[in-house]
Amino acid sequence: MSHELQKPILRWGIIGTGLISSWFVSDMVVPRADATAKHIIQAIGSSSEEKGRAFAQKFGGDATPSIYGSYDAVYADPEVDIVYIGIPHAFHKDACLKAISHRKHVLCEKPFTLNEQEAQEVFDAAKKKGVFVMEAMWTRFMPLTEQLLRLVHQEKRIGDVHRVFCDFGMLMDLDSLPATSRLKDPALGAGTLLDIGVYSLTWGLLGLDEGIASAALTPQVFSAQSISEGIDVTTSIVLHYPQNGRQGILTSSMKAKSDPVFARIEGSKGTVFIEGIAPSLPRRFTVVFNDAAAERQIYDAPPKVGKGFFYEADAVANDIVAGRVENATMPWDETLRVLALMDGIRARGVGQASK
Ligand SMILES: NC(=O)C1=CN([C@@H]2O[C@H](COP(=O)(O)OP(=O)(O)OC[C@H]3O[C@@H](n4cnc5c(N)ncnc54)[C@H](OP(=O)(O)O)[C@@H]3O)[C@@H](O)[C@H]2O)C=CC1
Ligand SMILES: O=C1OC[C@@H](O)[C@H](O)[C@H]1O
Repeated sequence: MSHELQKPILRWGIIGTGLISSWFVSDMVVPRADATAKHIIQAIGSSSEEKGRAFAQKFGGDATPSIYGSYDAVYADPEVDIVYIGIPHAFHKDACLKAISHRKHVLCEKPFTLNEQEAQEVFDAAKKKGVFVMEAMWTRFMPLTEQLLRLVHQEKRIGDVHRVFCDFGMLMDLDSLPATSRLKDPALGAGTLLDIGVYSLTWGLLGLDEGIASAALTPQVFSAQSISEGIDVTTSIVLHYPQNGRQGILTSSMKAKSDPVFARIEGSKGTVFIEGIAPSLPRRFTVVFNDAAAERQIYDAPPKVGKGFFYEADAVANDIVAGRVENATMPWDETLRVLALMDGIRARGVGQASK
């Protein structure tokens, strides 16, 4: 990592050339006047060099990355500062461990790993090597999310929070997907909870409790999953905080598409409605007060460029330049907490019917 006019420069090695890597890289290569860091796409690792070259041509803008027909070559490249992992969940742990063993910093897509135990292994390795590691929970880094949480928890604009609802539904025809799809193959970590339910759960946790990681309250969790062909096609979670009576109703499904207004946070004085293309991409929220005379407030905050992946990338660069190994918005303990909750939900599986 180096500096240019006080801005940290981060050289990224990209692992995998699928959908998410295309979104991430497309955002990274757009110039931004107010960027707090400079991001260089230094290397691309793919299952084939040809695929890597086509990817760079299509999404890499003016970047001239080294193209490798393997991931190992990216980990070994001395010009790479940080590895971005954009491959199916089941391979996250190994990719993280390999990158860390080469003393690379790591930004790894969500879900960080398949379970809490795998994540702990990765964080232990990162601690030993003294490298930065973070789960790429980009939604938490969007200005809209930060503004919304400030309004709810600090300013208490809707009074005391009572409930949070969030749904992430993507209508998918499982039969039309090849057996090898990461969205269908249980061996690749398929299922709605790990893929999209993680966002519903995240909105629930953030909306119901100001604290994260070790500062968070521990909720009781009730859940049910509908399993088909070995994966959860629908998951419903109820979080109940016995400490204050708050509840979250958080769902994910591949049987229905969620409404653009995908979440709401209810308080004693009003409700916040959150909307966007999906719970991962919030674009606007509206505060509606119980007092009918009070005018509703609309906050529009689409990202300045692309989809908004640069917010998390800038945060990562600023942590690394400051010598930090974890990020305060998505610290290791928060990743572990979310994974532990999802472990419990998956262990409970179909759930228990009430007597
Ligand atoms: N933050 C967000 O909004 C999003 C995050 N994600 C996360 O990113 C990760 C990847 O998802 P996505 O990009 O949609 O997946 P894709 O299937 O589109 O791409 C995954 C890429 O991983 C590589 N790969 C390595 N092994 C396999 C394998 N056995 N099967 C399939 N691909 C393999 C391939 O790249 P190559 O051939 O080049 O090596 C492939 O193109 C997931 O963990 C997902 O949860 C996904 C979408 C959005
Ligand atoms: O994180 C995600 O959000 C968008 C979806 O397209 C994708 O499947 C999921 O991984």
